[in-house]
Amino acid sequence: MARSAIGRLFAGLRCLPVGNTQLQTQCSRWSSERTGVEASMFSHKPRDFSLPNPSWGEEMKRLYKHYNLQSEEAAGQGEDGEWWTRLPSYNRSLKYATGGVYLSKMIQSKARLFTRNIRDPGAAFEYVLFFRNDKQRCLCIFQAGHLLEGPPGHVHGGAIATMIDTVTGTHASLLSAPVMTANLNINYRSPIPLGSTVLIESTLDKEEGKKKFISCKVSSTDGSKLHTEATALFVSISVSHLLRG
Ligand SMILES: CCCCCCCCCCCCCCCC(=O)SCCNC(=O)CCNC(=O)[C@H](O)C(C)(C)COP(=O)(O)OP(=O)(O)OC[C@H]1O[C@@H](n2cnc3c(N)ncnc32)[C@H](O)[C@@H]1OP(=O)(O)O
Repeated sequence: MARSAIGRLFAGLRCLPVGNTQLQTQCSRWSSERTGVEASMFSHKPRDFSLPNPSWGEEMKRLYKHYNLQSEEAAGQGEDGEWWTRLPSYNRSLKYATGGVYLSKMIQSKARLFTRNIRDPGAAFEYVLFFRNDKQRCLCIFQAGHLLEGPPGHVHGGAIATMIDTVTGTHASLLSAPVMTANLNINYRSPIPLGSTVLIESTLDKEEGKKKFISCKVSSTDGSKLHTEATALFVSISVSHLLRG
């Protein structure tokens, strides 16, 4: 029973990397907004948290439209240049990515992705992630809600770290899932006002065997202010690493 579940898990995870065109194909399927086709790999219709909701401010909506348009145009024209593809985002990523495989040791039934577990839209982490077709960069538009306060009127450093880990971790997962964060170094340069929208950009610096070195910066949407800089190391793991507990 356990072996069969693990086999299905591996099969599911093989859909995640973009070492070939598979993920891009999946992402095209996932982008139900673009195609009108629901994700064929999911047994249910999970909520995609990366789609616009009424809590999004003007800047969040403007940037979303900007990058999503590039994604649509590239898909429509089949061009060879640079483009961005939106990543869907679910609150139970591993379960949905494996087509509903339930491994009780890894996925408790009440477990939810940390950044996607608050029901009130706009209260905490509102974000949408895009990856560039060459997989060298990811870009996240992040609107920080009122529950993320640290210093008065500004975003908590732990919430910023969470978003950096999320963006760089997703980036590393695109290159070869599954991965875990081994190291995260952060320099906080200027505070982020609560409620504001910022850009989080990650860049693949180098790959060495199981290791992926990724750098990241958080800046104002007009690029005039650098809020945070970080470097991260991700190590590829086997699924048995997670089962060891
Ligand atoms: C499952 C996927 C689903 C995908 C769905 C995607 C959608 C959803 C996206 C959400 C995205 C959120 C992303 C959150 C990601 C986390 O937050 S993960 C949680 C926090 N991280 C942890 O708990 C990790 C705890 N640590 C560990 O488990 C183990 O130490 C590690 C990191 C896996 C490494 O262990 P290991 O595999 O035995 O590797 P090991 O042989 O010790 O070292 C391998 C290499 O890495 C180096 N290394 C290891 N650790 C370090 C370190 N700290 N510093 C420097 N070098 C190091 C070693 O020196 C070695 O180098 P080489 O000798 O090969 O040159």
